Amino acid sequence: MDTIFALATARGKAGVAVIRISGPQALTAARALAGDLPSARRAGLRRLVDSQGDVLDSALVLRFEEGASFTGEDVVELHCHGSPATVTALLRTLGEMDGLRMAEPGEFTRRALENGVLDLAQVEGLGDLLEAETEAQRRQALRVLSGALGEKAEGWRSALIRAAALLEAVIDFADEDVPVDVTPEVAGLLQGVARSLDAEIAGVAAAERIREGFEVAIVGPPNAGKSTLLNHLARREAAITSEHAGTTRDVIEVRMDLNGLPVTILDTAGLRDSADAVETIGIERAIARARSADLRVFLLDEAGRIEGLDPAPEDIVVRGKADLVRDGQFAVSGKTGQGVGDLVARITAFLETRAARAETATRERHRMAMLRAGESIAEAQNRLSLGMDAAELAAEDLHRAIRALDSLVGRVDVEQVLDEIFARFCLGK
Ligand SMILES: Nc1nc2c(ncn2[C@@H]2O[C@H](COP(=O)(O)OP(=O)(O)OP(=O)(O)O)[C@@H](O)[C@H]2O)c(=O)[nH]1
Ligand SMILES: [K+]
Ligand SMILES: [Mg+2]
Repeated sequence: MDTIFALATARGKAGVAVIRISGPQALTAARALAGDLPSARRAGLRRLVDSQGDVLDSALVLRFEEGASFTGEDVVELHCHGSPATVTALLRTLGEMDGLRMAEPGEFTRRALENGVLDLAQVEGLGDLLEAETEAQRRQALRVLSGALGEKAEGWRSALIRAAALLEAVIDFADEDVPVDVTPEVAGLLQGVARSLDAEIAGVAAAERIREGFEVAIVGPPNAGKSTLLNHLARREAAITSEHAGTTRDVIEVRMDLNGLPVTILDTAGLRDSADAVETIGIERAIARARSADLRVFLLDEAGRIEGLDPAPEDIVVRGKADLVRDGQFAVSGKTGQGVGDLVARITAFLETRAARAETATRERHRMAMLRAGESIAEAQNRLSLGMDAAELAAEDLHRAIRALDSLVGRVDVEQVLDEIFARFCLGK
């Protein structure tokens, strides 16, 4: 096993940079640089020198023992001065040592997985945490990183193993009287797991939105003030506005953080029957993107008509140019800001309700594994509804369900997903 090293903090100038070394030669390499090492998990200030004895930096050295480190291997961290030249000199010196090489992107985490420090779902959670930009993303990723999905999977697993064992006991007693009727207990176990899986499966869509961001589309007739409203929300001139109807053609996206939820607001072309070919393409794009958005804000003009798209029950329909409205109806103005706070509060409340549906599972891979498990459980339930003659086949169904759940945490099928997961990790993670 190679000993690997990399800069663990971001590139560039900083007060402190952390270089991480992991593997069987980590302690030897660190001793070559720093002399005697502090005891495990104690920071020690050391002068770091190269092979000629020239001083490279004065740094805090921190050592983690095999079995009690991020990778599970011997790990040393060098907390050095964060200048690019210091980091380069240290990385060069490490690279010249025997048995050491620069880590590949995600390689520290991959070792943590291989050594059983993290399960596959936790690795995904770590990847999400490192990319988290909003509070909801941070909380969700931390939950997965802490092993919450693995714990759930373990609960389902033991219930299914118990149910399969009960069925297998029936098989063993095939020609004799079975001492107790296991049917009610098996049925209860399967129903419990199936219900819990259903809730998790239903929550994945919301969890994916938290990971990747919700979409809210502003739609309405030309000149309703959509782009002006977007610019007000963005606090910058993200979209061109003008008195000409049909100004916006491309969908314009502005990323926002609404009370911790990541949201992309879409400004779209005004909806109308247009003779202009380019504007018509814009209108088609507007309708397609608005349809697939999580929520639409219909911004109306004084005519109050909507063409080409019907609001869904959850959508917000509001009059624009509030400063020109006299009758006290709910209206917003991107020009004066009137009603915008109220609108944002409505959008946020809706998205929070959506986000609350998220459970522990966060991605399509999880959903597929749970669906496969759910299908196998349903098959077992069907067979057992006809009696205990099919106990053997039902037990096989349950073992298939267990294997599907095992793929959640990476007990099986790891190789297929690893490359996809680690492609997102950058150097030093
Ligand atoms: N009085 C008033 N005028 C507004 C308001 N919002 C926008 N306008 C004006 O209305 C005109 C159209 O505004 P836009 O924001 O370009 O409207 P739009 O809905 O994006 O228009 P299209 O992109 O063409 O569909 C511009 O002249 C704006 O200055 C508002 O709240 N009050
Ligand atoms: K316009
Ligand atoms: Mg516009």
